[in-house]
Amino acid sequence: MKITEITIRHLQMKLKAPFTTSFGTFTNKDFLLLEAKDEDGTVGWGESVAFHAPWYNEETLKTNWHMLEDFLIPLILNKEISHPDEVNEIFEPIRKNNMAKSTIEGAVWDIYAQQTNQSLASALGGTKDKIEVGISIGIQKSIDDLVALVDEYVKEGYKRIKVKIKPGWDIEVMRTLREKFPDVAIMADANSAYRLEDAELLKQLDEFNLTMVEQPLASDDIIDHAILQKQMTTPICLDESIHSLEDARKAVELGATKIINIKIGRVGGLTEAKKIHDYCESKGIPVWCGGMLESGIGRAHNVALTTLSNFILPGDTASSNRYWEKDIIEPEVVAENGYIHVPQTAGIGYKVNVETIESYTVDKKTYK
Ligand SMILES: O=C(O)CCC(=O)C1=CC=C[C@@H](O)[C@@H]1C(=O)O
Ligand SMILES: [Mg+2]
Repeated sequence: MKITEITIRHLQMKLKAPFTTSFGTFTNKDFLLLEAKDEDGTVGWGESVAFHAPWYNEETLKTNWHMLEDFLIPLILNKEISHPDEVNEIFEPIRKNNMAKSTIEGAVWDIYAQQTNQSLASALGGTKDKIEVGISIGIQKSIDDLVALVDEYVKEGYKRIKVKIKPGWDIEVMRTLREKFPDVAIMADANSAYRLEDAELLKQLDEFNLTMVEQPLASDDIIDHAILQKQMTTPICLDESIHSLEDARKAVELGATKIINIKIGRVGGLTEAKKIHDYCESKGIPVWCGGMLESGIGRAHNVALTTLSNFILPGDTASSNRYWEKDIIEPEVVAENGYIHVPQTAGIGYKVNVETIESYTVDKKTYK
């Protein structure tokens, strides 16, 4: 494979409903899409999950565009590539900037799967033809509003309900949810809103038989999560703290986590995500695929990754229509009774609607 042309687009898509977490509220999603063209004309797509502001990690839409234009695209253009695993090696000289790297790597995987005439799921070694999915609900204006939303999603059949917590919106919220929904798989995501000094409060979560509490402490921490896990029965799941296989190994060996949320962009791409998956499987640590409010391109990559055997917990890949009036792929991603059927056609398995993409595009640039 030799990529001879890359186009970056800045898309602006309006979320159907604002999404609030402990660090902020999203009403629009501004993100980058990358279209890579091989010398034989095959086109692959990647999505940057960096937000417009550095709330989730240090990367943003603008830092991603800068890294792609000034460093990563020059390294990859007209380079002979025989397998997508080589992209990480090509990007070795560039420190961190995982979401920027993942944006190109995802497009390379898409081209590779098409050129080897297999689905992306199959190219990754996936074995499932359908995947279980859950849904992530942002912080609501009231507990009653949250209960109504949870009730709606449980009726739709989602296999797990993820709710955001933060100081002042935690114990009472989780107690109410558990009382209303005694048999539903419920988890909490704190997005680093707490400190080790809050251990006594966090331990109260143990009353509610949660499947996990995600990233309660600092986004760059492993050791304090290990100290906290010893004090809690609820499994800690790490998200923001895990950027690589090495981070995963350290966290598991220190007992900082019993579950890992794998996000393709956060770890630098599908190759590293697969390595983390394989390592966790060897250690009996279940993983699931987290979401970043992706459009259909990112959702398609998440669906493919989730077909790997150790993705045994429902992830965040809910239906497109939960987020978007009109997604940029056809068919859209649809969860039916909490399952998504995995497309078997070559590549990401969904038709990319370039006309719809152009309708959301506010800026674009092509590199040859
Ligand atoms: O895409 C989805 O539906 C998951 C959204 C979600 O829960 C998150 C997206 C981005 C950052 C956080 O707010 C949170 C997470 O940490 O998983
Ligand atoms: Mg999270």
